[in-house]
Amino acid sequence: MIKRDSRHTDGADRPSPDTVSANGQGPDASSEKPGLAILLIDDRPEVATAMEIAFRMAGHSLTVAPDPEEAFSQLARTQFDGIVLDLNFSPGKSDGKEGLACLERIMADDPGACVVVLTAHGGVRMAVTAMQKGARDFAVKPWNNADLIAKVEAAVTREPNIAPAAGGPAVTGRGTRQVRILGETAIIEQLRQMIRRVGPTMAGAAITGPSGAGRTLTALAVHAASVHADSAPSLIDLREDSALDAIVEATGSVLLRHPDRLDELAQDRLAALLPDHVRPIAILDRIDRLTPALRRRIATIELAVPPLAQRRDDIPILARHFGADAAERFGRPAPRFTEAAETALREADWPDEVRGLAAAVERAVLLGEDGTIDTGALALGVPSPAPGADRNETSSYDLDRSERAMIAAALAEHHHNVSHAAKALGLSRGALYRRMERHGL
Ligand SMILES: Nc1ncnc2c1ncn2[C@@H]1O[C@H](COP(=O)(O)OP(=O)(O)OP(=O)(O)O)[C@@H](O)[C@H]1O
Repeated sequence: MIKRDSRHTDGADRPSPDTVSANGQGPDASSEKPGLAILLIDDRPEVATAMEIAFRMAGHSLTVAPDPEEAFSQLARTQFDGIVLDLNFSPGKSDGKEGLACLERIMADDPGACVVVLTAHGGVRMAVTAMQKGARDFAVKPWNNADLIAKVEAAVTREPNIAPAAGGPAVTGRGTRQVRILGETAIIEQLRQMIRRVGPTMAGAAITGPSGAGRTLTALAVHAASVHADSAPSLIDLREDSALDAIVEATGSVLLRHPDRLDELAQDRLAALLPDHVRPIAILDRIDRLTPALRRRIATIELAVPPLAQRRDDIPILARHFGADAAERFGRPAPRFTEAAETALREADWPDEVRGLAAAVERAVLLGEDGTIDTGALALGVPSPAPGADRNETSSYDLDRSERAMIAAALAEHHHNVSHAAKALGLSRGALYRRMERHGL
């Protein structure tokens, strides 16, 4: 259904149910039922507290997200068995539109998601709409916690309410999709819509955009929306010598990295070797570097991941997500960003794109002391030295840049054949790969 953090699969790091049962005697030993991990999306703290206690008493765990942004961040980090969704978040709103929009996105990302909605008194029509959009059940306010818990427990084991998209993955009771592309800007919403449209087809999808912007995440989202979603995709880096052999063996979705770096001959060979039953999803820099034959086979549709500079409004959302994620991993409290820090993040240059943003936030979480991230903790504007690079800033010779130029020249001369380029440079293939990675080549 929803991404389950690998740490949760053995229950070790799953939201843990309370050890006290309803009768105060500890978990019911006679019951073999494992506790469910439930996400409550509701902005009212008093509701959250009451429900948290009730779910714990019933042997389940409840994680609370007060708004859709926090909910999607939670869903990107953790897999939940069920979701309880209030249909109104902003004070004074009662038309349910916010909740229905949130429900639509939850279901679009994960048709297997198990959602029970909370509707206002007399909101049966709203409940029907929610069920049509994929909710498995509803509870009308004021609800009784015991009834709500029973509904959630029953809903989790029931079949989903919606039919699978044509050609898309089978919608199972336990969800299949696990990839969430966060962001609220129109450009990211367009990308998500394209993925939903293209994902269930067998069309070759070419993912372009700057490195670190989320190309691999997008490729995985295309795969997750495909009929092959149940099996892991093959990942093939075409800079590897053995890559073409692996292609012949591939089944399902195959994620091809750097097809544009092959020479023309190798590209045409790749086009000829790709089995018909394989769904190619390519990650590349330049679609115009593909030969016509390869382009026809792997780039029926192009999905361009926009650089962060084109979606600056998403930067605070992503920063909060990476902050919460890092805090969870380091056992720190979820950080709060000062206004100045958010502005600085929004305005900074991000040469390493989302990956750079995640690294900056992670560093700030690690170094921060009181859970507050200010501009100082972010150390923005100070370019971090390339790992392993021995830079002398006062030198007029930029060794790093020269090394990059030499490697680029060797690669071009040897048509991106890494073995040949490494030999020409007097390096091992591994050493050349490390340097290529460092220089973003
Ligand atoms: N919109 C997004 N929402 C949540 N996480 C994101 C988003 N975009 C990128 N990320 C995260 O940022 C990191 C970098 O993204 P990703 O690995 O997809 O980059 P990439 O473009 O494939 O880079 P490269 O081509 O250099 O490997 C990953 O951890 C990814 O999960």
